[in-house]
Amino acid sequence: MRHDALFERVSARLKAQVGPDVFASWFGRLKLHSVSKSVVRLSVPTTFLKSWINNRYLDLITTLVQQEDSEILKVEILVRTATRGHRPTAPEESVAAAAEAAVVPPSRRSAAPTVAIAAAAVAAAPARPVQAPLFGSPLDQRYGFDSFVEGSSNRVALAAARTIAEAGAGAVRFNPLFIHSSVGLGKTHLLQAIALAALQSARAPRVVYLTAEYFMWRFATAIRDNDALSLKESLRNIDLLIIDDMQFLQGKSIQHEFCHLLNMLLDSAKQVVVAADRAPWELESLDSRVRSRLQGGVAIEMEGPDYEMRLEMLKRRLEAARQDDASLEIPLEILSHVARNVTASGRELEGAFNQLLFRRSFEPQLSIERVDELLGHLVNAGEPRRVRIEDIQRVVAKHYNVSRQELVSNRRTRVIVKPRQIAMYLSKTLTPRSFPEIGRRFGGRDHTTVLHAVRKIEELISADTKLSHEIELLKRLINE
Ligand SMILES: Nc1ncnc2c1ncn2[C@@H]1O[C@H](COP(=O)(O)OP(=O)(O)OP(=O)(O)O)[C@@H](O)[C@H]1O
Repeated sequence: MRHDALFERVSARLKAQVGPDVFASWFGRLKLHSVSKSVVRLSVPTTFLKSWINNRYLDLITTLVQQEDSEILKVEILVRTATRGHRPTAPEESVAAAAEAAVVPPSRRSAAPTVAIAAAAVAAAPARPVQAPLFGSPLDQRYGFDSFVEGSSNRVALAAARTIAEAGAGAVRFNPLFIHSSVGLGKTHLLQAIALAALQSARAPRVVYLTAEYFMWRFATAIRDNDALSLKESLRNIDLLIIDDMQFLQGKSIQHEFCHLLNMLLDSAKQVVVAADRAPWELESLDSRVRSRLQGGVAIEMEGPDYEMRLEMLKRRLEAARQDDASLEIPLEILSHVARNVTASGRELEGAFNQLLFRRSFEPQLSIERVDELLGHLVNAGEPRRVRIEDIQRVVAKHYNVSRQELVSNRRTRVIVKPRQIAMYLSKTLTPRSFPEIGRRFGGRDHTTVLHAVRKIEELISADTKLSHEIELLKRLINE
């Protein structure tokens, strides 16, 4: 009885230290097993939980126990089974039970247990025991580097991602690394690949992968529960912070906390990787300090996959699906037809593949016509696509061989000024954006500058057929 009370007090103090969320994830199933002489034995349902607690929290638990009872010299964690009270070790224990035990914080688009990250990471790397991240959004074990298709549109981003995943702590090269692209082009996949690979590395760095939404939710909860200090404490010692969907970070106090965390990590040479649907200098809703810190590293844009990449993505998906059903066949002709026609993003392609897979089970002989019927909504025909200012800047910059950053910079040399004015003109004619809004997207310029650019290009077009053709070509490229 005396020991039960001791265990309860230790549990309460542990919860106060690590926060209710982490506590529920890792210690919800921790039980007192026995106390003999000077050893306290605690039990958990899985080997995974045992090694996680041993690696991360044993010192803390021992200290808490000793503060309650100074005669205790040692704390041991055992694995219990349903039939027996415990067993010393079971190396191949499933982590599923740990996942069941977790609380359910919000993830990027759905709720999922914190510990699922660890489960995913372990499943992804059966060969090497994996350190789990401290907390965060779930990782998808399929989003490794192996399944990420490389091509000219993402080569630089992939190389940077690999370097970071492989580099040891302290070997920080691009900090922060900021990856941006339109929706569905593989940012999340790449970020999770970094997290998974880093977790599998022998260095076992402390990794946190979060969406901005999760970060906001976690901090809001911690503030509500008077627990912000322990949350900050748990983030203090991480080696690699990965934040997805940065464009969703909102709220003054949350951004203040984020800025603080960012400064702390960057100043202590800890790697930070961020992804968003636009470049850091275009994240208008962000606090200027956060934006400026994010701009201090390396920003890499990923573009849409070309035909070869799309075909390769479909082939790899088929290969993965065949692991569950070896009899599965989709003719190359169908795959290449889909790759040629579903061009918007990796996400549409994934949707198209899932449709094919689903249909194939009751229509084994799918014809090209039938595929068109099924995937009509995903094929980029007919409806004009909504054009974004970033797309215009990207296409114009590429066409005139300048960088997007130069387009929005203060540089006033002729080689930059003309493409900039053309990009502003196209932004006004191809999007519903106002003059002030366009000015903001071009490095915070005044609306009169945009107005001047639009008038100037209109004048030039009416007098210069070559320029007029060039602009038509740019419009086609932008709408492609
Ligand atoms: N280069 C790639 N190789 C393999 N799969 C890819 C690639 N690019 C995208 N995908 C796949 O496309 C889908 C969408 O990708 P992902 O979610 O990573 O996009 P995203 O850029 O993060 O989108 P969002 O901006 O909406 O968050 C995923 O299934 C992903 O695996």
